[in-house]
Amino acid sequence: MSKFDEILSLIKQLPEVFETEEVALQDAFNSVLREDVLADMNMPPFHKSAMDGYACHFEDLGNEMEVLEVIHAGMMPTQTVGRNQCSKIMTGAAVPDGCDCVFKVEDSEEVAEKTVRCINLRTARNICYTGEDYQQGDVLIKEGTIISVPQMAVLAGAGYAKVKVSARPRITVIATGSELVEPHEKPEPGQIRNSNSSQVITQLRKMNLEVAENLQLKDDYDLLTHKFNEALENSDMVIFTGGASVGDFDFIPEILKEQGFKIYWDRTGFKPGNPMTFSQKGNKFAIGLSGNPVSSLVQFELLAKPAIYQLMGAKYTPTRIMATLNFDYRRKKADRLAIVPVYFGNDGKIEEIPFHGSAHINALISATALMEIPLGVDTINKGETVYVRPL
Ligand SMILES: Nc1nc2c(c(=O)[nH]1)N[C@H]1C(S)=C(S)[C@@H](COP(=O)(O)OP(=O)(O)OC[C@H]3O[C@@H](n4cnc5c(N)ncnc54)[C@H](O)[C@@H]3O)O[C@H]1N2
Ligand code: MOO
Repeated sequence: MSKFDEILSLIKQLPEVFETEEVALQDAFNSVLREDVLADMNMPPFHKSAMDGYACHFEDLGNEMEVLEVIHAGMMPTQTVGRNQCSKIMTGAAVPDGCDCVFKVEDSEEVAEKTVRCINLRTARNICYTGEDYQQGDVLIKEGTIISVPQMAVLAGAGYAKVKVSARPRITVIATGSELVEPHEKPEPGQIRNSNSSQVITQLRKMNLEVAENLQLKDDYDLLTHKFNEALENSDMVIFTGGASVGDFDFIPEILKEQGFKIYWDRTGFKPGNPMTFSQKGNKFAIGLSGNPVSSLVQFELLAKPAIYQLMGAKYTPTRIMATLNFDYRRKKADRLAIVPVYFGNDGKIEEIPFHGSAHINALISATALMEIPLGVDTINKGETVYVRPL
């Protein structure tokens, strides 16, 4: 099993530690659902007209029909439709008992006052039958689903004005590096602007998570230890960037161990983004991402995101699709799974983006997917297929 697959199975075993809460439906978007959503009635609840037209007996389509009443949406029919009779009906209204066809207004002709006939004998039936979408008692959405746009509609339709979801964990983001300056500052020689915090915070926001505190700290062992412990008092999780590797000032793995955190993994087995630490102490978690901007982005997408979702009780599976290369791919070393930014061309094939590694974040500006080059593979030819993850 590859290192990456090993880590993915570790993630699947993480406990669902974060709490649940009840929120109003309108605040549930992008949250993790923590209950099965059940249908309290059939959908549609009654035989419903799909068109504005006339409800009748299908056998009478060739005949002139007496119009009994006008049925609008929201009312029940008051007349029984007999042979050679019909009722005018609006889209969404209940079809009278016994009627098995609604022909459209456009397919009707008024032959006399309150008398019509159908002029299209090939009409469809135009009825949505009771319970054809779902039936009372059906599980409509499973616990663990991340609530997206269709789920919001189904929750509303099933009467869930309040929804049980995962409470959002409090997360502190700490960018480490004595070379870092804030985005509004002009770097002096040897310095670099901190881009990781903005990136990580935005990845968290995309998951509907908020950041309790956002710190930028120098590579000072005591300072980092002190601030880490302070952050743990108010947070469920601390995400570091930088200091993840083996340099003299890469303190994060050491601090985590020193503070009694259990390290689940400290290497990912993919490129870019090999050094990364995931650790736990009680109900607190700490993630050490690489300092290199593409590395930390890829590590977040491939591992931090599924791990956080797992802790929140989400059933999360990233979308991976097979796509055809429109270029020849080569690499010198095939000792790790490689993650390479690409974009989809108009023909649906993937196109190459000039990319030179873990610091080259602007290469991702035009990327619409991340291509996965498996461990051991150094050549993929134009026309062959690979897995990609749409961004
Ligand atoms: N002897 C070894 N050296 C390195 C190894 C190794 O295995 N042995 N791994 C390399 C790999 S791969 C990576 S990736 C990096 C990871 O290093 P760190 O996570 O310790 O990150 P730093 O050294 O702190 O920084 C790396 C790079 O990224 C810049 N950086 C840091 N933070 C930010 C930020 N917030 N915003 C923008 N850019 C940032 C930093 O200035 C460095 O240029 O280690 C290799 N070395
Ligand atoms: O793992 Mo590092 O991100 O190759 O550059």
